[in-house]
Amino acid sequence: MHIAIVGNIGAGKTTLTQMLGEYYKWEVMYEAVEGNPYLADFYQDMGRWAFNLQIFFLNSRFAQVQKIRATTYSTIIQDRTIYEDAYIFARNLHESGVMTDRDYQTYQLLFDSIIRSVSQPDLLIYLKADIPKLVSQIKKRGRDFEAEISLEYLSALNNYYNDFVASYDHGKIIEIDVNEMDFAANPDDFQSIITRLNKELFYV
Ligand SMILES: Nc1ncnc2c1ncn2[C@@H]1O[C@H](COP(=O)(O)OP(=O)(O)OP(=O)(O)O)[C@@H](O)[C@H]1O
Repeated sequence: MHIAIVGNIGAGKTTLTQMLGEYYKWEVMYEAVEGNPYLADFYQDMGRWAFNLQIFFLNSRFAQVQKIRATTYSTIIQDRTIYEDAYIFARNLHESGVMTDRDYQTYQLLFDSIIRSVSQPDLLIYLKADIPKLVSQIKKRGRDFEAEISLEYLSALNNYYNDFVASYDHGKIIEIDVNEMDFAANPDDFQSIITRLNKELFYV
C-alpha cells in the first residue's frame, strides 16, 4: 500500500511521516532536503534556480515512486508527492513569472512522460494549515535557507494546495486541519489522527 502526506512548507509532513511510520511499522520515504544541491540557492535566487530545482525534485520523486511500485510486500508512507511538485510548486513558479514559459513547457513535457508510468497513491493525507501556523513552524525549525520565505510565496502555495485538493481525483484523500493541533507534543492530537486513519484504512 502507498500512503502519502501532502501539505505546504512547515505543515508538519516530515514529523507525521516519521510518527506514523513508527506507529504502524510502515517503511518511510522522506524528501531530499539534506544534500539537495539546489534548495539553498533556489531560496536566494528563485529565477536562476527554479528549473534546476524542479528537475532535481521531479527525478528524486520519480525514483521514489518507482521504488514504491516495486515494493509489494509492505506499506510505504511518503513525505510529499510528485503531484505537488508539478501542480503546486512548478505551476506557482511559472504563473508568478519566476519560471520562463520555455522552462515550464520543458518541465511539463517531462512530467507528462513520467506521470504515465506512475501509480497513484492508495491514500493521501492532506495537512491543512493557515499561514500563521506555517510561519511559526518554519521559524521553529530554523533552517537558514528558509528564513527568507515570503508570506506571498506561502499563501500562493496554499491557494494552489486548496485547488489541488478540491480537484484531486487520483484516489482517496483525507484532510486534517492542523491549525489547532500539535500532534508531536500532544498524544491526544496524534491519537485523533490514528482514529481517523484506522477508520479509513482498516474500517475500525
Ligand atoms: N517541487 C518543489 N519546489 C520548490 N521547493 C520545494 C519543492 N519540493 C520541496 N520543496 C522545498 O523543500 C523543502 C522541503 O522541506 P521538508 O521536507 O522539511 O518539507 P516541508 O515542505 O518543509 O514540510 P513539512 O514541514 O510539512 O515537513 C522545503 O523548503 C520545500 O519548500
